[in-house]
Amino acid sequence: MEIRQPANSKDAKHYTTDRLREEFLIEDLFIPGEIKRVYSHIDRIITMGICPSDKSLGLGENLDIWKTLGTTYFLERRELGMINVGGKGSVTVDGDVFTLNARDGLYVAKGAKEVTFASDDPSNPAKFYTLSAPAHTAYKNVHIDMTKAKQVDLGSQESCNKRTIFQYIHPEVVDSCQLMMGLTKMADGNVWNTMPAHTHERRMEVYFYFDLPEDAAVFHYMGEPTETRHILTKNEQAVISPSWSIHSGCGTCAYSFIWGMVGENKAFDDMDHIKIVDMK
Ligand SMILES: O=C[C@H](O)[C@@H](O)CC(=O)C(=O)O
Ligand SMILES: [Zn+2]
Repeated sequence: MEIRQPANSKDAKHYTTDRLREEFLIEDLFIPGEIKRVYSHIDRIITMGICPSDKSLGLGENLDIWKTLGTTYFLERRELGMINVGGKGSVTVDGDVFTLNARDGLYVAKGAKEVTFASDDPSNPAKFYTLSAPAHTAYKNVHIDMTKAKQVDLGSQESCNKRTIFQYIHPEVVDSCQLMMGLTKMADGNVWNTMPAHTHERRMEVYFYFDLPEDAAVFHYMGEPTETRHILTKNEQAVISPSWSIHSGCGTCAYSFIWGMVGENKAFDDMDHIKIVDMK
């Protein structure tokens, strides 16, 4: 499993394009028949792309759990959240089968011993975009489709940032230890996400961009509010956002993204808002 160390904002000011990408960008998330995992020392979040082909894949597949997590199974001291961005698939948690259509989400509680992932049709495989964080309480496993998510409409056509936030793993929807997760969909012709931007010193966040044509891109903005940098992201790529960093993007067309947060609290609205004109 790939390990990423945290980055100090004072050091990150001096990073080149390559170094910014090496530290914060996650590419090649969905390789058919494989699980891609990136372990970040920022709040110990694990970002995964799980794309089963003709065989099902186990959560701990090809991973020395004892060596990497120091536990006997993956979710012994962790929780899991996912949203399927591919074709129809299923996730089996200790014998319980959850069917995940495109855009369906699933929360898997600490303590689940066997978690396996399958695609209904290997020619249109499921793509489970998955986050895991340390957890200390076992809540319930919950299937969350888009209709169960808490919906928040933000932005306007005039500001090119009209979008809908679907809060899947959120205190008003399901219980979780520290993970919050959801999906934001840009309205047609709208390109700016999370602008005006914010930080939240209490939580880190990971953004995963998808629903982008292959020849399009989202310029993801990061950095301290007065030291912004950009990372060019393509379809199905993610960016790790340390708590000192803004996380915002401008696409060359409309797109969707999945955000996930872990850290000190679970107050979604606990943001440090930044005026656009105060940024540099
Ligand atoms: O802290 C919250 C996260 O950054 C996202 O939920 C913001 C977002 O989806 C958006 O503005 O479009
Ligand atoms: Zn945020």
